[in-house]
Amino acid sequence: MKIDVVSVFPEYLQPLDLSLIGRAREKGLIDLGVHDLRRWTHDVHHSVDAAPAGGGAGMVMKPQPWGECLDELVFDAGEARPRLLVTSPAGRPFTQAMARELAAEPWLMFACGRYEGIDQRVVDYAADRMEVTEVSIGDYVLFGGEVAVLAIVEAVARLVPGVLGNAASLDDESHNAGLLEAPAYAKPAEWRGHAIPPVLLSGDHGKVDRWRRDQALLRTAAARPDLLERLDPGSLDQRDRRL
Ligand SMILES: NC(=O)c1ccno1
Repeated sequence: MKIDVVSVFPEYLQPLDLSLIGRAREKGLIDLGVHDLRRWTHDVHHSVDAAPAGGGAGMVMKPQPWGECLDELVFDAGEARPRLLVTSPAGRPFTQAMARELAAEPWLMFACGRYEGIDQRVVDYAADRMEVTEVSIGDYVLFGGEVAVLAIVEAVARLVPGVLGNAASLDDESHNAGLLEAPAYAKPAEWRGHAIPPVLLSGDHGKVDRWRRDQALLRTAAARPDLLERLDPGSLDQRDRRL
């Protein structure tokens, strides 16, 4: 998978050099390019913003640097086109299902907005030439899109085959099957007056699986009843329904 990120603060993306993503890049599973948008400015101040048309507070990212960035990274680079993700509080909510969707894409490009956002014409121009999705990691506003890109890239990259050492660990994760995952424990069996639930030490894998399923349903009902409402009733067995 090829991933490009365009930002006026490329150093924000340095955490992508670490840990599993760093190793995935070394293994060639992910080809990550981080680009400074100011590379496509031509004034002495390398300015990327301008006053909003129609007035109002703040500044807007002007279209010219983005246009020339897309020219160099995409249009002049060949026939292939990335799926462009513009991180914004006005975007489509990012979910695990969307992470799976994006993990199947051969090329993702992320545009990190700053200030009051990117001139809409950049999004419209790009959308005439490639798939563009405005995406949000939550109903709140950040200083810029970089933090959202870090979250999205991590959620997507871990789904790329070979990135996670043990792909089986994806199976019971929260949101993978529409439920939150069961609570996790590790020895010692007793810690500051709190014990590991005895079933987890029983060695009975059938009982352990059942206990975890029950806990996942109870945890989801308590923290995210909205997920239960969206669950496919066919995925619940008789015991699930009795909980
Ligand atoms: N909520 C978000 O994804 C976001 C991106 C930039 N600012 O907020």
